[in-house]
Amino acid sequence: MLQVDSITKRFGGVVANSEVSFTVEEGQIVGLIGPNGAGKSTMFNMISSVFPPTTGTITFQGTRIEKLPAYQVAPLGISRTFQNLQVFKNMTVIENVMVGQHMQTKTNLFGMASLLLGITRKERKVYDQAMSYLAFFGLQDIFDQKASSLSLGKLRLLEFARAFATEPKLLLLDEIAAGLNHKETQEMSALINKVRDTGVTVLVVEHDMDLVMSICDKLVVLDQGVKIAEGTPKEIQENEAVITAYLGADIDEEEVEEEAI
Ligand SMILES: Nc1ncnc2c1ncn2[C@@H]1O[C@H](COP(=O)(O)OP(=O)(O)OP(=O)(O)O)[C@@H](O)[C@H]1O
Repeated sequence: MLQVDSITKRFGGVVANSEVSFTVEEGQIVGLIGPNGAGKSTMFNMISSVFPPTTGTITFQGTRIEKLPAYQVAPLGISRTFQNLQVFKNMTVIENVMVGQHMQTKTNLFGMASLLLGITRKERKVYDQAMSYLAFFGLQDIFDQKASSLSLGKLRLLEFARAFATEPKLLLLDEIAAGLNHKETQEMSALINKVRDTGVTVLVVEHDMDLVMSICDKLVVLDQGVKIAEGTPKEIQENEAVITAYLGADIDEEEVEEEAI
């Protein structure tokens, strides 16, 4: 479904990604992991056309996308969430999801505005569809609450629901579990699996190792812009380079903390 081929991205003298290649097969959940500054967000931004790579190609279902603007990439079926949440705080929960549907339904903005004003037209079905998305994410009971009143956990679910409402083929989740407690993270894992079961392919950037190890079919590990490993969660957990670069760092930190206690 997605082929990232020899991608390099330079910001002046900083090489954020260097000759990175990997693939995402249809129906997979793939995790992009690595320590801080490894180049994960930069890779996500190139796949979702926030900016182009310096060199290399990105192919989505046979179409080269690395030089396309975001407005041309999204309709191909790529949607994403943002770590620093992009929900509209002064809109209600359902309005946020309806904005996500806008591109997919081709309802024009005037029609959407009419709906938001309570005018019943054929756009009613957009509303009903939005409610079904909210139910999928367990947000139906708070459909009319302002996004500004939501907890971080609910905001992350709303961000997820809005991206899902565009009916993507490939969904990029950028640290969707950041700041969530253990129970919320487990619920998020279950939801990501549920989304995949609807036929959506998922690429996640995530720091929560329990989450990625439990849900991902494959992991791609970056360190200082370079791909150092690719494989199943089990293979990655046993990979020496990964243990040194990433998991080892976590273990060391835990040991230091324990010693301090
Ligand atoms: N717009 C930019 N201009 C200059 N340097 C940048 C820019 N964006 C990222 N970088 C640099 O590129 C490198 C990779 O950053 P990136 O944010 O992709 O890493 P990351 O793996 O997502 O890190 P984190 O886990 O902390 O979010 C870092 O050295 C970062 O400082």
